[in-house]
Amino acid sequence: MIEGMRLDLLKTRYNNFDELYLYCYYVAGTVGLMSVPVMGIASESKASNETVYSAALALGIANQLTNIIRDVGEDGRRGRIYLPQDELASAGISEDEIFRGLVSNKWKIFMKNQIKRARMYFDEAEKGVAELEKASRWPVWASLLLYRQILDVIEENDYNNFTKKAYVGKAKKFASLPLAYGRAIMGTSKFF
Ligand SMILES: CC(C)=CCC/C(C)=C/CC/C(C)=C/CC/C(C)=C/COP(=O)(O)OP(=O)(O)O
Repeated sequence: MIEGMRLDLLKTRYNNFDELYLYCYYVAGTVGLMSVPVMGIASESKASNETVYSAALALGIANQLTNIIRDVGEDGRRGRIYLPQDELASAGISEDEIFRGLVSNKWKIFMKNQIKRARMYFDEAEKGVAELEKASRWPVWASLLLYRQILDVIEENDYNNFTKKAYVGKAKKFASLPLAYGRAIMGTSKFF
């Protein structure tokens, strides 16, 4: 984690997703991994340790990717671009467009792909929640569902993450709690 913070002080661009992934691993994946022994694996869980730790790591990555997608405008104003340079180049998006906050069609398509990838990590994380100690499941579900909704809000904002901060309102937040509770007690049944 300290290595990640050190990196963030020096590095303002990421050449590709591998480099970005490593940064996310340092600053957020490690938090997920450290949370597992604190939260505890359920004694009745039949999953391997590897499965649970992979899910926890995935939640850290998903959260950090979501953060990066949400904060593109704010980071740009500080001269920082976390999005992978090679992917920006193949989408034909210049740094200048990012600094100007241009919500073009190519930006929307590019964002759709970034959102899709973040959601894949949330999906991966979901597989591990049921393996945690009972008392840990609800808060993890709640944070997962709330953070994941930021991606929905970016879509609702028509991919303007430059000047509109994707914010999940209080009503939506409260509405997510029973859902999180349901998932925590039922596992990932299709009813919740
Ligand atoms: C799923 C299983 C099996 C376990 C759960 C494991 C957990 C709790 C994972 C979550 C890890 C986590 C909370 C990572 C932090 C990621 C993150 C988005 C940090 C944001 O930090 P800042 O950059 O300070 O946020 P702001 O930009 O909002 O200030």
